[in-house]
Amino acid sequence: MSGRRYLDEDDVRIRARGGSRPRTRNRPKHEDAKQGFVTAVDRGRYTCLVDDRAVVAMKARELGRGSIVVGDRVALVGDLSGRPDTLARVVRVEERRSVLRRTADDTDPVERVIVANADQLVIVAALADPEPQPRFIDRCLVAAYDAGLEPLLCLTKSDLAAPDELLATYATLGPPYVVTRRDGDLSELRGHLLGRLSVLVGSSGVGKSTLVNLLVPEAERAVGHVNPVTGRGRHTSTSAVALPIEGGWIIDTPGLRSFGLAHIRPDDVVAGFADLAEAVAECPPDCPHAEGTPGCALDAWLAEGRLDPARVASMRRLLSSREAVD
Ligand SMILES: Nc1nc2c(ncn2[C@@H]2O[C@H](COP(=O)(O)OP(=O)(O)OP(=O)(O)O)[C@@H](O)[C@H]2O)c(=O)[nH]1
Ligand SMILES: [Zn+2]
Repeated sequence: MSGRRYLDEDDVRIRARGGSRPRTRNRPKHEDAKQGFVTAVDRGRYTCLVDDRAVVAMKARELGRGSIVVGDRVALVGDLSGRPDTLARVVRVEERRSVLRRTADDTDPVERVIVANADQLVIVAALADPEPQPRFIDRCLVAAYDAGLEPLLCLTKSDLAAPDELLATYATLGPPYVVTRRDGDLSELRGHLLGRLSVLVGSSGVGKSTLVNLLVPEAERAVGHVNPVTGRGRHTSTSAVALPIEGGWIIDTPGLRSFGLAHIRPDDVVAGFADLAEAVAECPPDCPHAEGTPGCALDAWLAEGRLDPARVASMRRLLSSREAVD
């Protein structure tokens, strides 16, 4: 969506210092490098799919501090056999089509890229046990809009409660959704995953691991138990991993409970609302677009009946989720 966000310190190319040789001379060094897709990251070791082999690699020194994350397309050299105890080297990270980032909380200025090249953010929320948290869903929607990912609401545990009330909350926002239960038919969800790179996010206990195990049984993600007191699940799985499905990938991010949204500006949220763009263009610079903000064109357009009040209300709700504390 906002192209400028696609570049940050992680993306800065390492440049040879000093030296009078033209830089292009240095480049063919890794002509023999092979393409790989990063499926897991664990303590400085990157599991990369090269052809059909899982190859474990480390980061080449020349890559410096730039990050490599699940979903990255990389170039590798060294031992690419995939045999046990071999270690290849990642010498290049290809340009990312999208980046999903997070800050630890809303006041943390440090952003971390968590997944690269994703197409879709699957927001998993239980209809009951634990109760759905619209504010959590709102925050995920904001993160998806900001990263340029398509959101998909996945409402689980439909054997425990009906989805109608929750869906009504999102009717005007209109994100695509699926309703699932562990003993139900998952073909609609599978259809949404077809050929795409999807990131799953959901708070603890919503049934994410159960879902992943049904979709990709060989993944054997650990399933926890909901604590009867807190309604929360035990933290049973830890590292992000990409699992192949339906010609695409799902990336399960067990450590990712929510998104800090400190890095997101109001206009990044507004970018998800094409129907409000024309009005917002008349706002003063850096308008926070909250109701009653002096000069905010949304209020003026609403008063003239030129905007859908429900859409403006939804957008403003998302904006305020940016300010709420986790
Ligand atoms: N009634 C009902 N319970 C479910 C359903 N899906 C999962 N559960 C239960 O919900 C609990 C939590 O499921 P998990 O799959 O571990 O949830 P999670 O989101 O992976 O939780 P974390 O591991 O904490 O991230 C388990 O006791 C599951 O058996 C469902 O469709 N209906
Ligand atoms: Zn405004």
